Amino acid sequence: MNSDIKEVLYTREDIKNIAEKIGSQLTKDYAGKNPLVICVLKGAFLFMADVVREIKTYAEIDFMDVSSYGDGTESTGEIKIIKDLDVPVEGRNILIVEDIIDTGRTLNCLVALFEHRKVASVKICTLLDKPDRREKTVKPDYVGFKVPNEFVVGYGLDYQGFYRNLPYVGILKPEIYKNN
Ligand SMILES: O=P(O)(O)OC[C@H]1O[C@H](OP(=O)(O)OP(=O)(O)O)[C@H](O)[C@@H]1O
Ligand SMILES: Nc1nc2[nH]cnc2c(=O)[nH]1
Repeated sequence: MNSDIKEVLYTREDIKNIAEKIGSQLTKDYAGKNPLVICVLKGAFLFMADVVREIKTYAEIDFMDVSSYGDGTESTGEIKIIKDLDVPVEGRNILIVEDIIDTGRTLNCLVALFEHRKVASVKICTLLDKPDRREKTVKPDYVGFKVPNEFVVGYGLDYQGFYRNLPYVGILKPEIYKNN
């Protein structure tokens, strides 16, 4: 599996360090606000686990499974809610945790959904941001790393269901997805 990776961008140690840094900022920003921290499945599951353990104030967590329509490497603009939240969000301070923002379509839809549900605030925390690919306006509040315009996998991010269990983020060799 490792031989499918062209270059490792961020090691587990890099990600641990950035999660600590973001977590300590979140601890300050959300003190007394009882945030609902939402993990967007599946890709964000590892980063969410890292970040929430660094939040040293009261916080609740929940999970949403959304999927962008499209083939293995491109989304299309619509999102499908596969699993919605277990609790109502009206009046809550929402922190969305994502693995990556690419075109911005997924988060643009999610933020609009939470605004429609009358939340008190909605902020975005993402491990990776790929700003070169942005098509829809999304303003992430907490960003781990900016990544180049390459297809990355690992640490939750997949290609056709694989590579999520890699303990680092790396660039997938183009020949792996271009042959499919
Ligand atoms: O900014 P965008 O272009 O919308 O792309 C980002 C989205 O794509 C990935 O999710 P995906 O739909 O692949 O689901 P997954 O998390 O289950 O892998 C990723 O987890 C983001 O949610
Ligand atoms: N695995 C993976 N999923 C994505 N979804 C949007 N961009 C990416 C990416 O670079 N890698």
